[in-house]
Amino acid sequence: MNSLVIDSLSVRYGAASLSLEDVSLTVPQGQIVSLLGPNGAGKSTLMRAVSGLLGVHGGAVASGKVELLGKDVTNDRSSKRVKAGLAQALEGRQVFPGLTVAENLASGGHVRRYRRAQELEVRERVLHHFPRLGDLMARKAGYLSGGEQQMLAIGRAMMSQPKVLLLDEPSLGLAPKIVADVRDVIVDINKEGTSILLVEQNAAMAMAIAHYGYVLEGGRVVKEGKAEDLRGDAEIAELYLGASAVGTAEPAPAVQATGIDTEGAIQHV
Ligand SMILES: Nc1ncnc2c1ncn2[C@@H]1O[C@H](COP(=O)(O)OP(=O)(O)OP(=O)(O)O)[C@@H](O)[C@H]1O
Repeated sequence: MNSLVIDSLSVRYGAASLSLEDVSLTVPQGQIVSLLGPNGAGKSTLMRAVSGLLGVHGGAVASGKVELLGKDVTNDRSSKRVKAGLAQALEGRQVFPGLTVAENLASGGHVRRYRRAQELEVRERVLHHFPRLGDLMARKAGYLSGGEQQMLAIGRAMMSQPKVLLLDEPSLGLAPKIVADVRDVIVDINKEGTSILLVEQNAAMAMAIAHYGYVLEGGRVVKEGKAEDLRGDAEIAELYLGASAVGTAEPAPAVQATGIDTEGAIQHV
């Protein structure tokens, strides 16, 4: 069963030319699928089409469809998609800075209308992935470090117990050590069964933990394949991993637990 299917999707903002053109992408149940591409390729547009937030940005689906957990959600509101099992963790600085860690986490669970005892139980499970946040519950999110804010953004998304998690640039602006921590959390969350669509500028990190990858350019899918094949692809290595990374990127922890180079940001942006 596929968690997410994007079928021949085209998207336009206003009267502009298509920002996504005939894009098809699948996230099989239990897998991490990573989406690479240079600035302006359409990665955020694709995420918005999945989360139901295109309209907020003045965009609309011109043709094609989005299926979440076997149901066509192309015209569903964002809240309905969340109720159906989708959550999105935006880049870490998007947490509510004036709210405490506990309040930020609670906001992620609102859609489920938990009773207090249930909320605490889910929070406990979420905090298991983020022990550091457990020590910072009363702290305002705006005072957290970049890495802690990113962990909070993911933790907040996990509070709705999603079946499908969208991660938008989780490594952005973080030091390599923290990127490695974020990477490990993503792998752990996935191992518990959550399917993940991961947009990353840090292609080495993304391809190391993904099962499958897609490359978007100019609003179109220009390449796709199993992560292990993409890691060995000379063009991808040159454009996205840095030429020196050819043959050196290691298998995904999901496949084989190893360390990885976490510093291979996209080169041709
Ligand atoms: N709200 C908007 N209104 C009009 N055009 C937009 C809007 N958002 C994005 N676009 C256009 O759609 C195209 C794809 O942009 P998008 O932000 O999806 O790319 P991206 O791959 O996420 O880029 P980046 O890595 O820089 O975030 C670009 O040409 C961009 O200018």
